[in-house]
Amino acid sequence: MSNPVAIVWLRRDLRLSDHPALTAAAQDGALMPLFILDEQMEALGAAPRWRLEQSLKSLAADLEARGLKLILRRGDPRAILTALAQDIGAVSVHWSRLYDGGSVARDTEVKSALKEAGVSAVSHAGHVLHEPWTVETKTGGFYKVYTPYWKAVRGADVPEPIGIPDLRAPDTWPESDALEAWQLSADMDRGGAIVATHETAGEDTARGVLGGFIGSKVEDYGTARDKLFVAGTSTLSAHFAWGELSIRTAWHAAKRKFDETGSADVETFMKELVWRDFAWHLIYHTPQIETENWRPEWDGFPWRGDNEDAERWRRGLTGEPIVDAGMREMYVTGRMHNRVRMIVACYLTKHLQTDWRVGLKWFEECLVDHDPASNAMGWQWSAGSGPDATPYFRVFNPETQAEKFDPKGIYRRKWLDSENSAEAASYFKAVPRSWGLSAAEGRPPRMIDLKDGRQRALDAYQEFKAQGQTA
Ligand SMILES: Cc1cc2nc3c(=O)[nH]c(=O)nc-3n(C[C@H](O)[C@H](O)[C@H](O)COP(=O)(O)OP(=O)(O)OC[C@H]3O[C@@H](n4cnc5c(N)ncnc54)[C@H](O)[C@@H]3O)c2cc1C
Repeated sequence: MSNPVAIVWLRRDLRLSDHPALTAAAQDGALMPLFILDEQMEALGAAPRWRLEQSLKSLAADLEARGLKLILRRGDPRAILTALAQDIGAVSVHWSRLYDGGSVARDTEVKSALKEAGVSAVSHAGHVLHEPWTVETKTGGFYKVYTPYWKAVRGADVPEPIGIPDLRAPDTWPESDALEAWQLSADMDRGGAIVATHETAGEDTARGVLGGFIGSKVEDYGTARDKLFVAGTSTLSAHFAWGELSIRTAWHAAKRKFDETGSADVETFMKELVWRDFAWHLIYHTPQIETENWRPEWDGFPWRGDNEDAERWRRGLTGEPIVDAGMREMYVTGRMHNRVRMIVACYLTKHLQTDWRVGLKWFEECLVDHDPASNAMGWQWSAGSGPDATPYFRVFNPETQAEKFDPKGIYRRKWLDSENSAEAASYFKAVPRSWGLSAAEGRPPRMIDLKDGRQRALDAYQEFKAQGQTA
């Protein structure tokens, strides 16, 4: 009799260890790892698609080293999973739960299609520390403010990470697409080669980065995390976004360190991990956070739609040094420092009074760590339209922020001084030729006076309130 086979359908969980869905499939039989390039994955921006390709390559190599393959298919997961499960006589299909509206709707349909076809379909935890429905306020609702959320979960149990299970290969393998044929890197054009010098994907890399960070850097995290001129943060976000590292593994590594040292810096890091969970908590309970003002009273606010100023913002040509430095950092590395994300988002939504969705879309296109929950929460927080958001009238002054967090201008020079900084020069090699940018042109003048921009934002807000709006 041939081996029973179980499918693990992989999405944002491209790893082998601490993977409850993969472990359950491996316990049911020989393991058939499957990744489907479905509508949602096809809709990702250029940098996330590029990053996904790197992650899939790495996972395929890790599986191959254990005598297994990663099967790749493109299309509708319902049709692919039911046909494949029936063709190979799979005993079960397993996957890790995701919590955004699109994923919940898709997975619900897949589950019922598989059940109808008589195939056991089981979803598992693993993407977050606490699933969104397990953390409730005293009155049984969900949390809208971070601090009470943190207080509710800080002492709550998080399952210990599990190792890589014994993996057995099926007797035969079904057909698979070739990863290169998907051309996931195509839209990066010449930028891909440059981002590649800043970004290494894969589970082994992720575990190494975590080990290095918890080993020493975390001890300064509380202060270093806001200094733009040092590498003071963990840089784990893309590994979490693609699930190369489980958040539970990171939590327990930090918790062990905290138990040993009692360090406030370590606790600050643990709080940041919980911000990621909070974003998934919010997107689950209010899926419209991705597309609608989270506070509906903001619907009448006179945001400008996409516009020429926003295009200058995207291209790092506003003339506001810290803003342009951040936008260029993102284009070259696929990442941006968290403090600078807040500064550029505030500048776009307040000084340029542009709709936060314009910025969200651009981040979606450029970030290798793009994550629908954290991105939506970050944008709505910055714009003032979100839960637990910074009030609209609190307008970050980019100049003051730069003086405070980059007092010697090291970060700004790194990303703007193309004569003396290789990173700054590489921006011109990364951007599309059609933008017609050249380092020789020098820096553009400020396109908006900071005081004027601030005043315009405050006037718009006052007028909006005077019209009886309650935002
Ligand atoms: C406008 C805006 C958009 C953002 N978009 C994304 C996004 O698409 N993907 C993404 O992963 N993060 C996003 N963030 C959050 C944050 O900027 C990044 O998680 C952080 O910069 C990643 O760097 P790190 O891994 O070195 O973080 P560290 O400081 O080392 O923090 C450790 C981990 O905690 C989590 N974390 C830290 N800060 C936040 C936060 N503010 N919100 C949610 N989780 C957090 C991340 O998983 C991070 O990897 C956004 C923030 C803003 C203001």
